[in-house]
Parts: sequence; C-alpha cells; structure tokens
Amino acid sequence: MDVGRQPHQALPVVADGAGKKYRRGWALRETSLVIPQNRIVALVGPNGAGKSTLMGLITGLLRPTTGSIAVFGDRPTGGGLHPAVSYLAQQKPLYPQFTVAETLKLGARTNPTWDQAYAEHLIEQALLPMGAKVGTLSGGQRTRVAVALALGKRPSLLLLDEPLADLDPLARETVLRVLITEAKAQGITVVLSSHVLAELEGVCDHLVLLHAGRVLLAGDVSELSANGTPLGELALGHMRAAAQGEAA
Ligand SMILES: Nc1ncnc2c1ncn2[C@@H]1O[C@H](COP(=O)(O)OP(=O)(O)OP(=O)(O)O)[C@@H](O)[C@H]1O
Repeated sequence: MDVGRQPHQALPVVADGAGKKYRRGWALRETSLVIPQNRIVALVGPNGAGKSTLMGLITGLLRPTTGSIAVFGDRPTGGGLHPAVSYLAQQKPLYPQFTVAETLKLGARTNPTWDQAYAEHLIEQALLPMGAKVGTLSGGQRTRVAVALALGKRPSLLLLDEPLADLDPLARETVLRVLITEAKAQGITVVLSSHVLAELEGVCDHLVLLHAGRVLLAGDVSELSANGTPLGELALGHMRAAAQGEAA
C-alpha cells in the first residue's frame, strides 16, 4: 500500500537535557538521547522511572521544565500531538456510542494525512464489523480500532505506552505482531513501553532504559549487547544493579 508520506530529514527524537518537574519532584532529569529513524525502541524501567513522562514530552502533551526535546526537528509546544506522531496508550480515548465507521470518520476529520483505505484494511484484517458500536466491542477489539486510528494517520513515529496491558496473551501477541509488521513495512519508528520484557525480545532493536527519572542505558541492542545477551536479560541486569545500588 502506498505510504504517501514524505521522508523526514530530522531525527525522530532528540532530547537535550530535558527534564520534567512536578510539584512532588522531578519525574525526569537531564535526559539527553537520540532516537534514530526506523528503530523499534523498547522503553523500559521500573514503576515510576519516568517512561510515561518521557512519552508525554515526545507527544508534546507535556512541556519540559528544563532542556529541550525536538521531534522531527520541531519543538513540541505542550499543546497537542505532532502531526507525524501517533500515540497509543492503555486508555483508548474512543467514543463508545460511535460505530467503527464513525470512529474512522472522526480520524479522517482530525488528521490531514489520514488514509481511509488503509484504516479500513486494518479493520477488515481484525474482522470487525464497520457498523458495530465501539462500546459493544471487547477490549481486544477496541484496541484494534485504536490501532487503525493510530496507523490510519500514517505517522512517522508511533508511541506505544503499555497499549496492550489489558489484553489476554494471545490478543497481545496478535496486536503486537500487526503493529510491528506495519511499522517495519512502512519505516515507522516505534517507541514501545512495556513491563513484559520477554515480549520485547526479537521485536525491539533499540533500548532506552530509565531508572529514577534518569537514562541508565540507551542505544542499539546490537551495540549495547556485544556478547549477544538478549534485550530482556540486559535490561533486567541493569535494573537489578541500579536497585541494589540504591539499597546499598
Ligand atoms: N501528573 C503528575 N503529577 C505529579 N507527579 C507525577 C505526575 N505524573 C507522574 N508523576 C510522578 O513522576 C514519576 C514518573 O512517573 P511516570 O508515570 O512517568 O513513570 P512510569 O515509568 O511511566 O511508571 P509506570 O511504569 O508505573 O507506569 C513518578 O514518581 C510519578 O509519581
């Protein structure tokens, strides 16, 4: 299927000393990292490490307190999603009273780069009836609608913040396969946050590991793991060492 997107000259994400402070304290500190094109990035770290905050800065829904973050060379304003970015989280903001067809129509109205044929193809692939009300669909089926909305926008960067957390293992596997197959076929850079490290194995080729609001490790898995240690083991080893360092 024709992608119809112009390739971006600038890198998907460049963070330069980006930090985010809430009233309770720093959620993310002095984060400097680059996310190169065409990577499937695993964003991992323990609870409260700052993963969702980093996603929020990249989406532009949050503003950095310090430093800067650039998405395809643009500075997110804190006011809305970058046009080349799609974001999918566990909470899917779908209207239960809308049918699947009406949901896609809304996608078409709100996204200038919308590809209706492609979105319909993804709905057909999920065997979903266009006339079904979203509120009557199962969690897994609603996720497939949300996937069609996210990909129908034809993004260049897809942010996935634990989007599969409420799905059964089989549905998780299916949706993840669809997302990654589509992303690879179209050269979409993906940032995938998940606590299920085994799931990221063989899927992600780049790792960003956060701990206590700081970047502990970032880079291509092939470079970080010269001796071929699998991604999950690599991440868990560093997480354990950081937790032990804190406890000492
Ligand atoms: N809106 C907010 N107001 C105040 N503190 C916040 C807010 N959002 C996040 N935090 C705090 O910032 C820190 C990082 O939170 P964040 O949600 O980014 O972590 P996470 O790595 O996504 O965690 P999890 O794996 O549990 O989802 C936590 O200490 C959290 O309590």
